[in-house]
Order: sequence, then C-alpha cells, then structure tokens
Amino acid sequence: AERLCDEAPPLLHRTQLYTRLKSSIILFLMITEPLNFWAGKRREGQKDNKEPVYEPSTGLVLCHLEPCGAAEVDQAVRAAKSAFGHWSRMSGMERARIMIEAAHMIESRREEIARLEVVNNGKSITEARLDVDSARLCIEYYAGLSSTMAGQHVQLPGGSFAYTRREPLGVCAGIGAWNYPFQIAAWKSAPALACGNSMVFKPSPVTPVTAVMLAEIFTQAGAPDGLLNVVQGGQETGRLLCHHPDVAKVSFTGSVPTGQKIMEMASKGVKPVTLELGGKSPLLIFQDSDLENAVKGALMANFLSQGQVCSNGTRVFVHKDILPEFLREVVARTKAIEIGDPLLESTRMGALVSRPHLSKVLAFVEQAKREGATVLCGGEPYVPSDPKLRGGYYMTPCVLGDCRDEMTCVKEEIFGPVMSVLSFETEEEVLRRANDTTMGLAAGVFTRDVRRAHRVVEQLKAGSCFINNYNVTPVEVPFGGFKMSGIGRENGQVTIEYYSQLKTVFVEMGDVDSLF
Ligand SMILES: NC(=O)c1ccc[n+]([C@@H]2O[C@H](COP(=O)([O-])OP(=O)(O)OC[C@H]3O[C@@H](n4cnc5c(N)ncnc54)[C@H](O)[C@@H]3O)[C@@H](O)[C@H]2O)c1
Ligand SMILES: C[N+](C)(C)CCCC=O
Repeated sequence: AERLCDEAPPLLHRTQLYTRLKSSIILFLMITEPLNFWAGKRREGQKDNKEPVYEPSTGLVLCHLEPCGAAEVDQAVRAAKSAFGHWSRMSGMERARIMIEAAHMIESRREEIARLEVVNNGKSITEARLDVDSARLCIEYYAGLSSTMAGQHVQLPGGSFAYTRREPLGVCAGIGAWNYPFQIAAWKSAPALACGNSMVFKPSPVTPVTAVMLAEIFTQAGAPDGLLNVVQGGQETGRLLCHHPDVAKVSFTGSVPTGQKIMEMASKGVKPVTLELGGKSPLLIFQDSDLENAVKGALMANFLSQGQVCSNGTRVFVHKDILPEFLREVVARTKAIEIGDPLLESTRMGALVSRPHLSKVLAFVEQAKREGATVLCGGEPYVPSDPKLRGGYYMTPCVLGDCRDEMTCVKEEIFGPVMSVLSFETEEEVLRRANDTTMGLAAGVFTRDVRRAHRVVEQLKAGSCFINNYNVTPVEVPFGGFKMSGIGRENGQVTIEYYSQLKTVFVEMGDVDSLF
C-alpha cells in the first residue's frame, strides 16, 4: 500500500499496485531493505528525512531513501579506513582473487541486478543486462591489473639506486549519476579496489537501489567489511563526503555545474579528483560513409538509455549531398523504435528517469521548435496502452531537422532522446563547428576514407573518439573528456594512475657526501 503513484489518483494506483506485485513480488520485497551499507551490513539512514523513490515505468513509489547525515557518513568512512589497513597490505594476487569471485557472483545474479536496474532507472532490460556485463568485465579487468602494480628501478652513481612504489591513496569517495547506476559504481570501485584503496560510494538519490548490491556482493566474495560502502543521499551527503578529512580522493560522475562544486570542495583538502562530466558531442557523417552503418551509428549515438548518456553524439553533422537520404532512413528507424514496458524483451526504449526530467526534455523540444527547428518525428509525451504504465515517464524519440549552430538544442546538453541534425559542406567547416563547444567528452566520424578518418579525429577536441561506430566503451579502453567534460579517465590501464600515488625511495650505497 506504500506504492503511491506520483500523479495518478489513489484508486487507479491500487489496481496498478496489485498487478505489479503479482508479477514482481521478489523485486518488491528486496526494495524494502535498507539501502545504505557500511562495515559489511545494510544500514538504515535518517528515517526522519526519508524521501520517496519512483519507478519510472509506472510512476509508482518504489522505495524510500533514507539519507545519510554527518554521523552516518563518518561511520562509513571509518569503516572504509579500517578496511583499507587490511586490504592495502594484501598482495595484488590476493585482492584479485576476491574481485574475481565478486565478478562470478555478478554473473550469476545478472538477471536480478538487471531487473532492479530497470525498475529503478526505466531503461530497457536488454540495455540493463549489458550494463551489468560492463560492470562485471570492469571488475575482471582490474582484478587482472591488480598484481601488475609495480614501480621502477633507477641506477645511480656509486652503486646507489632509487626505486618507485605505486601505492594506494586511502579511502576514495565515489559519487554517481542516475543514468548507469550499477555500472558507474563498478567503473569507480573496481580500479580503486584493485589499487588497494577502499571506497565510500554515494549513488544518485534518484537511483539508490543497485549500488548497495555491489557492496554486498564484494562482502560476500570475501572482501574485508568496510571495503566498499554505500551512503545514500543528495547534495548534503555528497558534500559531507567531499569534505571528510579521511577521504583522500573524489571520483565524480555527473553534470558540469556539480563537477565544478566537487572540484572546489576537493581543493580545500588538496584532494585529487576524477571528473566524468557532461557532453554535447558531435557526430560527423561524410558523403562517402557506408550509409547503413552511419544511420545505425547515429541511433546508437542518440537513443541508448532514452538518450540519457553523457557521451551521446547529439549534434549530428551530415554532408549536404547525403542529407535527404540520411534523414529519410534515420526518421523511419526512429519511428520504429518500440517504446513501452522496459521489462519486456521487445522494448527498445523505456521510460525517462523522472517526471521533472521528462518535462525538461520536452521543454527543450518546444524551445527548438520556437527557434526554427523542424520536428521530423517524435518529441511528444507517450502513454503506453498497458494500464499499469500510464503513470510512467515516456516520450517518443525525436529527430530535429533544420538545426543551426546557435540553437539551444545544438548548444546545450538535453540528456534525452533528441537528435539534432545539421548540414555541412566541407571538412574544414565541419571541424570548426564540431569543436565550437566548451565540452569535449566524445566525437564520432563516419567515412570510408581511412586517411580522412584519422586526419579528422586528430583535429577533434574530444577525449573519446569513434571511427565508424559510436558509444562503444570496452573496459580495456580509457574513457573521459577534454575541456569542461572532465578530468582523468575511467577504464583502461591508465586509470591505475588516478587511484594510486608514486613514492620515490632513494638508497645510498656509499657514505654521505656532506657539504657541512
Ligand atoms: N562523463 C561521464 O562519464 C558521465 C556519465 C554519466 C552521466 N554524466 C553526466 O551526468 C549528468 C546527469 O546526471 P545527474 O543529473 O545525476 O548529475 P548531477 O550533477 O545532478 O548529480 C550527480 C551526483 O552528484 C551529487 N551531487 C549533486 N550536488 C552535489 C554537491 N553539491 N556536492 C556533492 N555531490 C552532489 C548527486 O546527488 C548525484 O549523486 C549529465 O550532465 C551527464 O552528462 C557524465
Ligand atoms: C556505455 N556507454 C553507453 C557508452 C555509457 C558511458 C557512460 C556515460 O553515460
């Protein structure tokens, strides 16, 4: 009876609740458990400040978030500090064994985690499974790197020498966004733990459900209590974490304005930051592209996770010679995207994450129309025929034509299923326009000309570039942004450097040659 809809009248809600419970009783029971986790156990937060969390596909209340205040954050950090003492002294091989066990457990619980991600985030089950796989692969990858952390030996005159040690930082704070809740928790914790750190992770208050499962899995896999902790809450909890004197580093995924605040807070303690921020990435489609692949690439660049992807290539620049053909094809395929219950196998687009976010995205479409863009398809609220989904946050995926560089839809991150298509004539022109942004997370180019592809990529000011594909992020490959899209990288070997520090040791083999 607690599953109140955020808009529908109570009577309708009761029918929906009954239908929903019959089909997902296990999910419902799990979500009543506490969502904070420290020192190896689920914990309650501040009951007086609890807030409802909604299920995007139905608009019903899914659970309540009990935020952590100063006392709870301190307990979590203390637990992490205690685990760090033990974990950091273990060998890389020992840490790897536990991480691999955790990866196996994720594999065996793949469906359960993916379904909970769907219920909390609204994305399709097909995508949620891939997100869980990416989380698992990330843990496997860093388990493999854990034993490779090594320093350098430097020979010096007279037989003296120096060596470097790569050491962990201590307790790391992770703060996540709502678009990839489980995956973000794994992308941050896996390299941190592999390097010998412990972590306190704060998920977005919109999607608090799955990160705690990851923490629980690490404990069940044999990690010391307190190795990965989860504190729930919003800005205030995040602020407490950033300022905590025992937190050595902050790794953040979220918007540019929040990233700026995180950097400011971390600067007070001179703490290193990793910032994975927003984007307004360009996708360049040349006249010699394989059009079938270019269209598929544009859809992958815009409509994954209901368009709520940081790296999305939302400014699609198409050479004028192929623009009509491209638009015909891209619009036809966008119209064919199946929207609806994200738990159904056939669904390709689920619900946006919240009602306020849906309203914000729809307002961007309205503004685009006022500024002269043409809606070629979509951009409308969508009500699925299934009665239980009537209170959900759906919209039809949108393609905007006749876009110009100065329009709001081309300049600002919309973070929804809205593709802005622009026409170009020359390589030099499109490069100038593509780079004319304060952000630089990702960029893509479609062309059959291999020389053009590399020449263009060299000039694109973006951290993650794709040639003849888009939004492919294998965990072996670094991911992160240029300019205001961020600092540091996630994934790949280089991320070890962002979760460790170098100690130099000088060893004298002779006598001290004193000047005094
Ligand atoms: N580059 C990447 O890898 C990446 C990945 C996913 C999302 N994003 C970006 O995230 C944004 C959408 O996510 P969002 O709406 O959750 O972002 P957000 O910035 O509103 O919130 C992100 C996190 O920061 C916390 N937070 C907010 N204010 C804070 C403060 N003052 N101090 C400490 N913590 C604070 C939130 O509670 C949340 O956990 C988009 O801009 C998107 O591009 C980037
Ligand atoms: C796996 N994706 C789709 C590239 C997501 C990257 C994380 C950004 O939101």
